[in-house]
Amino acid sequence: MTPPSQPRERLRVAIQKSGRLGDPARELLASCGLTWRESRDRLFLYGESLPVDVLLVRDDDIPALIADGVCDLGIVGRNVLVEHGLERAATGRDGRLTEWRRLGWGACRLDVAIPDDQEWTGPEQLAGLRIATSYPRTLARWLEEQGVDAQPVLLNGSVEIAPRLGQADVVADLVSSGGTLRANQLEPVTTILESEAVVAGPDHALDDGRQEIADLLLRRLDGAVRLKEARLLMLRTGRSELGAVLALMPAGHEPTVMQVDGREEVSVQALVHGSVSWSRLEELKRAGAHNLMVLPVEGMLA
Ligand SMILES: Nc1ncnc2c1ncn2[C@@H]1O[C@H](COP(=O)(O)OP(=O)(O)OP(=O)(O)O)[C@@H](O)[C@H]1O
Ligand SMILES: O=P(O)(O)OC[C@H]1O[C@H](OP(=O)(O)OP(=O)(O)O)[C@H](O)[C@@H]1O
Ligand SMILES: [Mg+2]
Repeated sequence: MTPPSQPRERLRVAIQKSGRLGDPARELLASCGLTWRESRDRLFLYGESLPVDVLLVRDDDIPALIADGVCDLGIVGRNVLVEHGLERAATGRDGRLTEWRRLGWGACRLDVAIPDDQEWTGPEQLAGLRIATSYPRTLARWLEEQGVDAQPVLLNGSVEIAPRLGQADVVADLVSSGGTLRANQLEPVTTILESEAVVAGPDHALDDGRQEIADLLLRRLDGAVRLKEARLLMLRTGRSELGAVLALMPAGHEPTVMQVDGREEVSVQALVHGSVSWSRLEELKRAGAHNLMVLPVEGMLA
């Protein structure tokens, strides 16, 4: 691997090796037209179609790899990025990172959870308590904002079990379905951070021509994200109901309305953002639409 101090003309992106964000990150890069050759140890993907290489690492290491200039960008949860930034600032190291893109998947929350047989009255209730967490800096910042003095207890895994083991009184941990908390007789009571997967990068432009490569990759990534969210909604309706139907169309591009040969009927098609709910389809039907169809979009060129 090239030491960070040497000029590099290829972009290097860090993603999670395995775990929740690894596969979607790899798929996203593949959908940007990136093809690669895998190193024997499977820790490095050498980009063939673009000068973009991918490093496969533990997600906790991604922010430091960028901050230290070993990698240029990374795909990581905001929770990891924020914790790293606070840690770095508290220990007086530079290398600030920012979110270059939000990706809209990998959504979870960093929540405070308390034993489910306790009443929640507000953050002041946490004063003097031990709070088990893998995110001590993020928790400490939140406690400070709330004006509450409590004691973070750092655990790198199995945080939810800490109250039962007597290591802590309550927890601050990642939640999505809430199943893990429930299984441990805990209940989420307040949110410290809303997280999702992001493209993280330095808070300045890249050197040695790598910004141009990054711009190209991000343009493709924006297109890939838009495409993934796009749906084609098609329906038919009578001329007299057209106004009511159009008023109910989900957000998206301007619909195309076409006359159906020999009938008092039109065919409407529109590119819409995100999936179309059953209730929206039912509303459209009630307004006079029929033959409703929602299709995924394979490719798009304006
Ligand atoms: N229950 C969840 N639902 C949705 N997203 C989650 C959930 N738990 C974690 N995440 C998000 O996915 C990221 C990776 O989670 P994962 O559990 O794979 O990490 P890890 O065990 O720390 O992996 P690694 O071995 O790379 O250190 C988290 O940092 C968070 O952003
Ligand atoms: O609200 P839920 O849907 O139950 O998800 C929450 C759990 O998911 C994550 O752990 P994960 O399952 O990734 O295991 P880990 O702690 O080994 O990373 C997180 O640390 C919680 O324990
Ligand atoms: Mg990790």
